[in-house]
Amino acid sequence: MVFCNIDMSPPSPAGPCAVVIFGASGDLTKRLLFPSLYNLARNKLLPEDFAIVGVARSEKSDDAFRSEMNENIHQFATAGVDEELWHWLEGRLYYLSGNFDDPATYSQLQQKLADIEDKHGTGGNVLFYLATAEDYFAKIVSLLGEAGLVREEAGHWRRVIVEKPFGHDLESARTLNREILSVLSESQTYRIDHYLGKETVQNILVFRFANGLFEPIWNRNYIDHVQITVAETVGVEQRGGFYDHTGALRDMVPNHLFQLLALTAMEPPTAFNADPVRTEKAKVLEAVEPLSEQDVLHQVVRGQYGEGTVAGKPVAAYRASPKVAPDSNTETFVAMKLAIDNWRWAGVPFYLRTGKTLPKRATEVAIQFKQAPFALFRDTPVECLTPNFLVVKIQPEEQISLQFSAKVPGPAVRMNGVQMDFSYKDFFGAAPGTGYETLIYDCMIGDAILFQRADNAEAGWKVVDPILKTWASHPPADFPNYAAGSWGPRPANALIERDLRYWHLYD
Ligand SMILES: NC(=O)C1=CN([C@@H]2O[C@H](COP(=O)(O)OP(=O)(O)OC[C@H]3O[C@@H](n4cnc5c(N)ncnc54)[C@H](OP(=O)(O)O)[C@@H]3O)[C@@H](O)[C@H]2O)C=CC1
Ligand SMILES: O=C1O[C@H](COP(=O)(O)O)[C@@H](O)[C@H](O)[C@H]1O
Repeated sequence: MVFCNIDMSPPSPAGPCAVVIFGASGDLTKRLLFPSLYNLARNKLLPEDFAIVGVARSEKSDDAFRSEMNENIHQFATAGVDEELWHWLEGRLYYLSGNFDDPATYSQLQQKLADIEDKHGTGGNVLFYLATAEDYFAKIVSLLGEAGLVREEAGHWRRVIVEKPFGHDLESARTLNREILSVLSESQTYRIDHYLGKETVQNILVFRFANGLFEPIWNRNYIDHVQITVAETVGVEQRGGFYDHTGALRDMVPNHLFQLLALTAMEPPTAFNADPVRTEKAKVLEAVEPLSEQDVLHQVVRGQYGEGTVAGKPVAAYRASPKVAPDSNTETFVAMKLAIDNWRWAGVPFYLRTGKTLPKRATEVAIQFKQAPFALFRDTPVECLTPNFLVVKIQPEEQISLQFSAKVPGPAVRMNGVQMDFSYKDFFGAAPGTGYETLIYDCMIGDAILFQRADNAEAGWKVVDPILKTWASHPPADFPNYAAGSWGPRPANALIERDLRYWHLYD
């Protein structure tokens, strides 16, 4: 038997660069970006010639920013803090106070970056991270352009990571792409979706295309249907101001759920590179059958949680959350049935659902295979065959499970459902992280494979747009329609059960 050598040498540190974070005092920066940058330093993936500039409105000195980030890292680091390492990173932190709308901010930034380049040898390479509300994305890019800060000259690069949400419908996503691409080239633009930073999500590609076992049966001949669930136990918490004009559909579906769908359903790319992968992802989203108004009313279910109990703790209704309208019609749950109209998937339904305050935190892709014929067991005590499921568990468990039937030991022919599990933790050990590490590192080394291209972002909105339009003209009559701690509104079960199928996760 021949095994190929596996290169276990660690990746090299990124080349010299500075990272500028717009929104440096925000929640994302504190909880996720700084811990990620720290983890990159811990894993020796940051260059020695490195610096970070935080930009936000509040006035503070470099020293005040350093001590604020010092407190944050001790609160949010994913695996303890090595003080010496933190000291190394802290000495590379700078702060600029300024308004995102003000051109003066960008001339000051230019000066600051020049000083930093002299001091830290960052080589003129700059990653701008837009950790701000979406309303600022186009404005910041435009002012960066006017200040000449994103001009790439021989020998140095300038790249921009754009956070989510990328628009709030198809039209606004197209406008945002137009505005951004009037300043930046596509290769400078890194539209982030943090689901692509999750190892288990990336592994879908490897699992499908590096194993001769699964790909031959990964189609309508063998697969009965696919379920994609992103269940959260948390409610809207303190994010009512953002969430109440966003809702579960916009917040989760065109981005995170469609990443899972695209990786599960795409054709093999011609190479493991950014463009071939993103081309196949765009193609499969383009192949999702457009929903008519009738389809939306019949195939898409929305819900909003009322009061209830999650994990034994009482939860107030969504409408009672801070900064949420007391008569809000915003959905906190959505389920839908989609079809992909191509050669591989014709006739295979894709059921998707996501919601807040559900009984269990679980993100998974469950693939149900077609039943074996029953004929052989007709004269045995076996009453029916249970379907085979292949379940890719993304979080909190990071596993792949294959569920199949096995004979129960004994003289009679009886069978039971059993499963084979591969667990990331058991096999590779746990690597605590935020999921942003890979994404930031990839941007530093210029690898866009895990980022959305303009057409990927628009393709997601194209599927969702008819739902937004239909819902706008058909306000929900029954909100709140599920209790916090339940699996969503009843019609979400009817959506799949009328096809004589059942949600895989339902207990
Ligand atoms: N928080 C999270 O968990 C996640 C967030 N995101 C996305 O990340 C982005 C940022 O979110 P989040 O960190 O929660 O937002 P916050 O509201 O917590 O932070 C906003 C930041 O922007 C600064 N800011 C706002 N307006 C201006 C202005 N006019 N001029 C200068 N600075 C300004 C604020 O500075 P100051 O405090 O000084 O006013 C603050 O640093 C959003 O696009 C969000 O959708 C994505 C995934 C998860
Ligand atoms: O982008 C978002 O994602 C989170 C869920 O992310 P996860 O990594 O915890 O699965 C969601 O809670 C939030 O509403 C949304 O904006």
